[in-house]
Amino acid sequence: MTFDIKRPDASLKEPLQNRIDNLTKPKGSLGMLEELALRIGLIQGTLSPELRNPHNILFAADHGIIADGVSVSPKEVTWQQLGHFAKGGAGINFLCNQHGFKLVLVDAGVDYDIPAGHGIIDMKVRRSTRNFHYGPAMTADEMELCLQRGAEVVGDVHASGCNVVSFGEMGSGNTSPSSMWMHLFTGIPLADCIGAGAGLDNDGIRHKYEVLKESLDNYRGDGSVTDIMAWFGGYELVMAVGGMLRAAELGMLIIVDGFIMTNCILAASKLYPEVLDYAVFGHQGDESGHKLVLQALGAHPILHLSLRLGEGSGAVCAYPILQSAVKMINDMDTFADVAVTKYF
Ligand SMILES: Cc1cc2ncn([C@H]3O[C@H](COP(=O)(O)O)[C@@H](O)[C@H]3O)c2cc1C
Ligand SMILES: O=C(O)c1cccnc1
Repeated sequence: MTFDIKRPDASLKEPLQNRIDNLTKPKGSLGMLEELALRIGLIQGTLSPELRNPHNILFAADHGIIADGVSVSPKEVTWQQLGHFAKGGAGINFLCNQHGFKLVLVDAGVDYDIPAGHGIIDMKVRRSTRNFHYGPAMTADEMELCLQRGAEVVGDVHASGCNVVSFGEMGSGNTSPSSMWMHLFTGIPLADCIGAGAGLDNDGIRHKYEVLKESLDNYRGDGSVTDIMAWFGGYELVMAVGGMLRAAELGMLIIVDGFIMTNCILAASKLYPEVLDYAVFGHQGDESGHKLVLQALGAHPILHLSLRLGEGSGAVCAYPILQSAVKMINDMDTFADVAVTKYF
């Protein structure tokens, strides 16, 4: 699947910056709100940006690598939590409710027959990926299907009037494929890409490193971006990549969540670097490696809240800051409006 992602129209940069500089404040004094307003204005191609109908799209799937003891989270937690999200009592639910996000739940490849009737979109590619310790996690066809399905969900959400989207995930073991992508796409040493995930202790992290190092040694692919994505990836991760690329193609604002989603936009940017023009980074979390991957992307996360949950939580938490950025540019007076002396 190919995506036609246009770079935002750079000719608007100067008028947007002028507008921001002419608001009644010392130049630059609203700091990151100014950077965000500029970014959102450029994405939307307007001096009066607006955020409409925000959605958090959460993809869930299982991972063959879980069999090798890389997570404290039992595999069944994936489907149990997906059901829990549908009922409304999980971490991402209260945040979506608080900030007016619609939560879209997608079964990308959970190893369980999710009963119909709970509002969970059935896009199951297969019941869990294969174990990448010994071979590719998914086929090239499965990866393509994931890109298409991720794009399809975003297309539907966009058609409902949404112009700002975040992505979340649920998948016991999914910090492992994320770490593999991070290492292979940034060149950062593998050990620095691996962390506690859902709560491994130091021995657990050492074991996770051994398993992932051996998996790397066993890698027999061609080293291309798509091959690395398929060999190590998860169905929910590749769907998120497809969703991000489609969101950029549609000119939507993407709010990036934690370690896992940061590695998804990293992978997306290896295919289409322009995707980064449409992204803001919600937070820097506590999963070891998150800070480094953000640095590798040149990203400036909005919040630092020591989160390490995923599900889209850090992206949704950052939403009020984005709202403030948009309010700033729309609602503040300029020096000329109120005859305050412009002193610079
Ligand atoms: C109850 C529970 C809820 C979660 N929500 C997100 N995760 C997070 O933890 C998992 C990744 O960590 P690892 O790679 O170590 O398994 C993913 O499911 C991620 O979404 C959770 C984990 C648990 C246990
Ligand atoms: O930051 C994340 O995305 C994350 C970290 C730990 C566990 N699950 C998700």
